Amino acid sequence: MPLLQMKNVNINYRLKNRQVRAVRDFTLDINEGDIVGVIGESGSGKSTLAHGLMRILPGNGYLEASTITLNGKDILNISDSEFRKLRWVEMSIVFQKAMSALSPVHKIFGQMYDAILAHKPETGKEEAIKKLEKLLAVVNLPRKALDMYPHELSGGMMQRMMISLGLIFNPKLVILDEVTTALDVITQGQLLDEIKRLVKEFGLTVMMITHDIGVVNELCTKIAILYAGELLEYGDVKDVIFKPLNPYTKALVESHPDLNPHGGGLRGIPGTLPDLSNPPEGCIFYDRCTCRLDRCREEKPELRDFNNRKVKCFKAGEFNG
Ligand SMILES: Nc1ncnc2c1ncn2[C@@H]1O[C@H](COP(=O)(O)OP(=O)(O)OP(=O)(O)O)[C@@H](O)[C@H]1O
Repeated sequence: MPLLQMKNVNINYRLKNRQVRAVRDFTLDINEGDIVGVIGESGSGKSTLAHGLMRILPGNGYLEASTITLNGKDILNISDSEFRKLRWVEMSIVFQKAMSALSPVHKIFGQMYDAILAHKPETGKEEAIKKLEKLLAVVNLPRKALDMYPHELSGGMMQRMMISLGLIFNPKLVILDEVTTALDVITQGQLLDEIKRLVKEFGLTVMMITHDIGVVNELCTKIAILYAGELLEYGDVKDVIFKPLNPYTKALVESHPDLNPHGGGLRGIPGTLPDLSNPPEGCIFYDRCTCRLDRCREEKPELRDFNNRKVKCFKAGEFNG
């Protein structure tokens, strides 16, 4: 049984006279122990998906789906108060911007303890300190960091602190939303190593939201390619990156200077994302695809099983991936 099962997830934002259909018909199983990189360019719906799963969408956002289960438990049809009980305890999320949420005039531990109490009011101070100390050791932070003020920690240290906080109740699933984005490459590399250690030591399953395919290649076991709100390809990370079946995946890999098999510098993908308030009838990547067929304009390819992975493209396996 998958740890997280998502079937036909749709997430929309209501605007004055239109709706943004930010995630459409997203279906994916995440198995225990997987580190899944969810990747796509800006506006592809990565954060919307993560926030929808955690029920923290802004007021104009709403999610519909046929199934969402966590460890076999229906988490789609439960009440908000039931959901709050499992947030942080069974699944948690760590944001890139969480660090700026801390008050500059209070020491870190007090603020973390308040956050812990908001989720589990019965947590004793000693228990919180003990758990945090253990987590801090894994992410290479000294115990004294808890007694510091936020400005005394570097960006990388702060991000590690936030990851520790997200793991305090031993959730099975943790969503990391762009946690490495604001960091320099050295700090990013260290943080990725520490995440790998946490995964092993705590038996975590991770969903890593990022726009950096290099980070996914470094850290993840699986990769989900999101484009304009649709899942275009999913599978083992090396298979997908080094033998892409979908033309968008191929273009995305080639846009990364270190992964591009043809070498050379950065390559962009000409064109822009389609208007998500009026998505096209056929293939979502039609406008920008260099391998498109006439039928792709009006016919939408299904997500299908292909060589141990999932792909949405009529020409999967036919073009030179
Ligand atoms: N509150 C909102 N109201 C209306 N539209 C929104 C809202 N939040 C996001 N969107 C739209 O939803 C789509 C998906 O956005 P989202 O932020 O999920 O993408 P993303 O892949 O996470 O991008 P980024 O990498 O820039 O964070 C975009 O078209 C965006 O403009």
